[in-house]
Amino acid sequence: MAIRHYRWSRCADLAFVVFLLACIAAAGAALHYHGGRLEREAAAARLRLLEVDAHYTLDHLERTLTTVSLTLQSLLETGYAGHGAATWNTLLRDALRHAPHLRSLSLLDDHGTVVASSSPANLGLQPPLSDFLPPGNGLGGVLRIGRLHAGRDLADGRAVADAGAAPPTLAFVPVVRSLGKGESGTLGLLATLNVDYFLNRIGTHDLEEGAWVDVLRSDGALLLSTREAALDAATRAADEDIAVRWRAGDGRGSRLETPADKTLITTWRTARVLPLGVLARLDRDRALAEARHETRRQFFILLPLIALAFAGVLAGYVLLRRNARQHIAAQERDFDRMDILLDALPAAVLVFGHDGRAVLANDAWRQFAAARPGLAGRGTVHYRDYARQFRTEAGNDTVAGGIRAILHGERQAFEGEYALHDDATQAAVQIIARPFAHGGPPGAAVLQLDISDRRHAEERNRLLHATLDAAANAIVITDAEAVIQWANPAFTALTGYTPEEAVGHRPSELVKSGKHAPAFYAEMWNTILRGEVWRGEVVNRRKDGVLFDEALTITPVRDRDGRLRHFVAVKEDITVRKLQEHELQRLASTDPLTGASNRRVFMERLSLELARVRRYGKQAALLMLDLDHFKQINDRHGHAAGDATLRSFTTLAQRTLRQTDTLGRLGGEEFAVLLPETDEEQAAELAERVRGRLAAEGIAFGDEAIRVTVSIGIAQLETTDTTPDTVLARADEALYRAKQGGRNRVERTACAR
Ligand SMILES: Nc1nc2c(ncn2[C@@H]2O[C@H](COP(=O)(O)OP(=O)(O)OP(=O)(O)O)[C@@H](O)[C@H]2O)c(=O)[nH]1
Repeated sequence: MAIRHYRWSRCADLAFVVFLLACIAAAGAALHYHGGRLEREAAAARLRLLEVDAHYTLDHLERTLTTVSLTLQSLLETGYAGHGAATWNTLLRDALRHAPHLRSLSLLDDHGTVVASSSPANLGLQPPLSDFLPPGNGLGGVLRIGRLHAGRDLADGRAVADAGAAPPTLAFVPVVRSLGKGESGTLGLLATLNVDYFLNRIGTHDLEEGAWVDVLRSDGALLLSTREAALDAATRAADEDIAVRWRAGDGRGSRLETPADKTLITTWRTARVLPLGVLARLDRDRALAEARHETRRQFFILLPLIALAFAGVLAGYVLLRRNARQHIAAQERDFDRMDILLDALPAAVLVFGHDGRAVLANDAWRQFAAARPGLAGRGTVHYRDYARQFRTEAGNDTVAGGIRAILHGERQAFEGEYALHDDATQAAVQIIARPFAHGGPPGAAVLQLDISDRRHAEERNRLLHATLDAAANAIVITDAEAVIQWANPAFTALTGYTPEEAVGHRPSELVKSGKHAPAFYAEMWNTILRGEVWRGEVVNRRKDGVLFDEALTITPVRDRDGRLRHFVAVKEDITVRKLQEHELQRLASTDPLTGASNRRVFMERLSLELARVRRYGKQAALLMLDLDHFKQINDRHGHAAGDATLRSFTTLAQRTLRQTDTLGRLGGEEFAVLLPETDEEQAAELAERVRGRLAAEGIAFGDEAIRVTVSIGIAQLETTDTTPDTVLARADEALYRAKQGGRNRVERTACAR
């Protein structure tokens, strides 16, 4: 079965893995960003503190050196003129007592030789002043700063040439100030700055952990440093670079330095007046150690939580996937069962997925598709290809439109009957489409039934219907209980009842005339219940009460099991024909002038009655009647009066006789009466009554009253009579005697007397 199940695809798994990895990456990026932010914030904070360190150190240095400068200037200005070397020594010692930041104070003569000093060991020394900064020999009274020296004082000190070397444990920096009175005769004061004092002062302000401060002259020479170790070459190069920037006027700044394998946060600022600057550094890794520790701590707290969340998501996905797999397996089992079921169906079944492509089809559909060039050989059939196979009659929905409406959820059902395009067999199909949802998005299930046979049957039925409707004979179909189920228009024309009025009723309730004995109907029923056709003539009554004759044929109809299910009655209106027959019969059997039976009929009845008498021994009598002197009536009153007399006599006789008696005109003015079930006495009485009434009443002809009498002869029908003529002969003989006896008489046969 060509089928495309909705399954939990590998794409879903891949998408989930990608999603999970993306979530992990996002979580990692968030943690990384968070850690970076902590580091950046920590670095910024540490930089600010480092800047404060640099600022404090420089500020302290500037103040101290300004104080030193003022102290030296004050000593020079007050002690120059009047004091000798001894006084200067005392003066300088006193001054040193109040200056813990100084190691010694020495007075220099204009050759640069120490002539007085707070420290006797310095006397006579000639410290080199050429590399002091600012350069020159003290013109202008500016404090000039020498290099860092290792040692306690001038006597044992030696200059530290390498700015990056490890600072000596005991060190001083010489500074000098002159009075600014020219090169010759100029005095100067040289003070040695106590490096330890400065380091201690800087140290009292807590330096950042991992930070150190270098104080450099503007030429890059080291003045003091809080570090203990020598700088590496890269850091030294960085220092020189900063010194260059100082000299170029870049007085303050901060930057990250990456000498060797570490990163340093460096900030610097230069003094406003003095030729020196402070350079504070911090090992970034050490500075950020705490922040990194905090980041790690948070990471190790968050990591299990994130891992737990991902584990939960993964478990949920696996559960979902397992349920989906079970669902798909159940679906596939359903589909398998459906396959067997659908393949057994004679109707074509096709299921379109939500995308309009076929996902399921049965054998009947494949057979149908194999015979269609527009469908055969296609991998997956689209509903539009399928719909193109059918012709749409005007006013009908197209197959494509119906299926599309189902797929779009606009309709819940679609049905229609369609002819196939280019089909020589004129085949017709019924297409029924319903929404189909089986685990995936809704599709459309299409059932295609071949209704060609039904169409042909309907066509035949229509033709039969039209034939029955057009039939001249009334046709009625009843059920086995004779209840009318259908009647054609001719039935209405015949009975006056419309089909609507007739259906649900029995014919006996509508048209029964009461003219037939129950036995008649019983015989009819017996015949048709035996399954035989009944034919006969029936007198029925129309809706308006008028009787009519019909020739009726009732045909029983059996079902496939042989059970009587229906009766079909065909009725022909024979009223006119029956009237014509009656008239012909009447004309053939009666005398045209009087209406009495003619001689032939009378003789037949006489013959029949004689047979009854002979067979059953019953009694019957015959009267022979002849009007007296009838010729005279003709002669006197005319032939018309004679005819009127004959008619009036007939009427009088029939009025007088019984219903069962038969009056016949045998010829001329001669009549005969057959009296069944009558003995001679009764016959004589009747004859006498006729004779007496005629004699008494006479015949009225116009205004005239014609007197006329009748002579009557009576004969009894005997079992010994072999022919009617023998009876007639006896009656005639009695009549003759009545004539002979004077007319207007009744005579019996001779043997009876
Ligand atoms: N008007 C008329 N006359 C008829 C008809 N048939 C026979 N006749 C006449 O009836 C008359 C019969 O006369 P008759 O046989 O001589 O007998 P009658 O005159 O009745 O005399 P009796 O029988 O002897 O009493 C004849 O003149 C017939 O022409 C008929 O149909 N109409």
